[in-house]
Amino acid sequence: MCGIAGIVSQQATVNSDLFDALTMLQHRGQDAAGIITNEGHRLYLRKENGLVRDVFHADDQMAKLRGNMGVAHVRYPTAGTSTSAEAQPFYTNTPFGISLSHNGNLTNAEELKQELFLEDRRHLNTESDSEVLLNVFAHELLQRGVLRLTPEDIFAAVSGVHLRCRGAYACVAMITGYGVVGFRDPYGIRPIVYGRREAAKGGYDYLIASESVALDALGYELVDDIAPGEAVLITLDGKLHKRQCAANPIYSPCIFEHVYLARPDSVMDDIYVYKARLRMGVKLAEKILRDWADHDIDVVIPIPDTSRVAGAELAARLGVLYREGFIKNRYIGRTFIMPGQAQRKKSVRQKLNPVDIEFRGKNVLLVDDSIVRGTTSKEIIEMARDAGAKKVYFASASPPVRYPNVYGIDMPTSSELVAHGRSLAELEAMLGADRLIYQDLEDLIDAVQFGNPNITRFDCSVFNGEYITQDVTTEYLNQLELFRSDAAKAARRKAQTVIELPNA
Ligand SMILES: O=P(O)(O)OC[C@H]1O[C@H](OP(=O)(O)OP(=O)(O)O)[C@H](O)[C@@H]1O
Ligand SMILES: NC(=O)CC[C@H](N)C(=O)O
Ligand SMILES: [Mg+2]
Repeated sequence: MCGIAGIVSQQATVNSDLFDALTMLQHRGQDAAGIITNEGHRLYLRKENGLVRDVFHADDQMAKLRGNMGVAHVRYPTAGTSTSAEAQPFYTNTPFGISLSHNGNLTNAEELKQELFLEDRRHLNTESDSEVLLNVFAHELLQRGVLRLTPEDIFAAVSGVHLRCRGAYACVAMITGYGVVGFRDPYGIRPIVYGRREAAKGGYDYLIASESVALDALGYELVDDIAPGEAVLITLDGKLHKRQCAANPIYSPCIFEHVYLARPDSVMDDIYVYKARLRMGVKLAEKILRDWADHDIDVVIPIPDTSRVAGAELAARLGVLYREGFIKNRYIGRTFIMPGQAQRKKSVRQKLNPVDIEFRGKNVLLVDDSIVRGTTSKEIIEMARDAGAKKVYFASASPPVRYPNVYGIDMPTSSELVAHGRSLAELEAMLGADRLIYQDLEDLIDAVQFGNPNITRFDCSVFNGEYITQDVTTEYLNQLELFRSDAAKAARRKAQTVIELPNA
C-alpha cells in the first residue's frame, strides 16, 4: 500500500506540489520516498530511504527537481528488499525515458522476469516487482514501433500490461516530454483517483494520486476514480484522455483500505472511508448487543489512531462512555508498516501511553480496527491492566486476519498472523483479554458496500483466504513465506553487501 502521485501542470514547477502530495500520503509508506520531474529533455530525480520530510530536507534539493511534470512515491515494501536502490519512482531509458511509481504487488513477477530477460531482452537491476512492471510497460510501448507517440500507443501499452501482469497495480508513469498516465489493474484492487485545478494562465493542472486527501490539500477537485482496467493520460499540453484498456474488468477493491490503510478523510471508489468506519462501529455495537446484551462495559477506549472513528460510534450505539485513554506520541509513525517485529513491538510502548484514571477500577472495552500480528493488542491489554483496569475486553472492527496478503500489504506469512489457526478462546488467552469480539465479515462488507452498492465484491483475502485474481497457489504462498517472512528479510538485510546501483 504505497502512495503514488503524478502531476502535469501548466505552471512552471511541480516539485513542491509533489512534495505536499507525498506528505499527504505518508501514512501509506514510511520506508522510502522519491520524486522525479521532467523539464525539456532532462529528468531530475531524488529518492532515498526515509520519510518525505527527511528525503527532501534541503531547499536546494527541491529546487533541483525542475519541470512542470513529475511522478512521486512513498514506499512500504512488499517485494524485493528495502534498500534505497528499490525506492521509487523507477526509471528506464528505452523507449522515450519512462519513470513509474507503483502501488500494489504482482503475483507473477518471477515468470515476467524470465520473459523480460529471455524474450524481451531487457535488463532488471533489482528484486522489485515494480521494476518488472515498468519494463513490461516499456516493452509494450516499444512494440508500437513509433517515434511520435499518440494516446492510442499509450493505451495499447497499458492493454499489453493487463494481458501480461497479474496481481495488484495502481500506477503513475511519466513518459519524458509527453505526459503522465495513471492506470489500475482490471480488478481495481488498490485505489487511484484524479483531480484537476484551474491553472492561472488557463486550462487545468491535473493530479493523479492514491487517495483524494492529496487532492484536497493541494486545492484540486476530485474528478473521479480511475476505474479498474482504465487508463487516464494527461499530456504535457494539459489535455486529458481516458480509455478502458482491459477486456473484462471486475471491480473488486481491497476492503482493508477501508479498515486500516486509507486515511478516513479520503473518498475511494465513491465510498467515504470515514463513513465506512462509522458503520463498522455501528455493526460492532449491534453484534455486542445481540450476543452479549448484559455486558458490563464501563467505558470504550480506542487505540489511536485508526480505530477512533469506529470506536466513537460503537460507544455511542452502546450508550457507554467514550474516552481517549491512550495518548499517542505524534512523532512515532504507524507501527504495523514498520519493517521488523522488534521495532514494531518497541514502538507500541513508545507510541501509546495510558491515562490511568480512565482505567482504574473499570471494565474497559478497547477497540482497534484490526488485529494482525497481535503486537498492538497484546501490549495494550497488558498496559490497560497495569493502569488498573478491572476487566479488559477487546473488540476488533474487522474479522480475524488469518491469511497472507499478496496485493501490496506486507503480510506474507500466515504463521506471523496471530489469528491464523487459532480459535477465539485461544486468541483470548494468547492476547490476555477477558473477552474478545471480532466483527463478522458480512457486517464489514455491508459497512463498506453501503457507500457504493454498485461494487458487488471486495478483495477480502486476508479474512477469507479467497484471492480474487485466482492465481495464488499454495506453492506461491510457500515461496512468499520463504522469501518475505520477518526472519528471511532480516537475514537478507544482513547479507546485503553489494554496492547499490540506484535505478536512474
Ligand atoms: O496486530 P498488529 O500487528 O499490531 O497490527 C494491527 C495494529 O496496527 C495498526 O496500527 P498502526 O500503529 O500501524 O497505525 P495507526 O496509528 O494508524 O492505528 C492497526 O491500526 C492496529 O492498531
Ligand atoms: N506496498 C506497495 O504498494 C509496494 C510496491 C512494490 N511492490 C514495492 O515493494 O515497492
Ligand atoms: Mg492502530
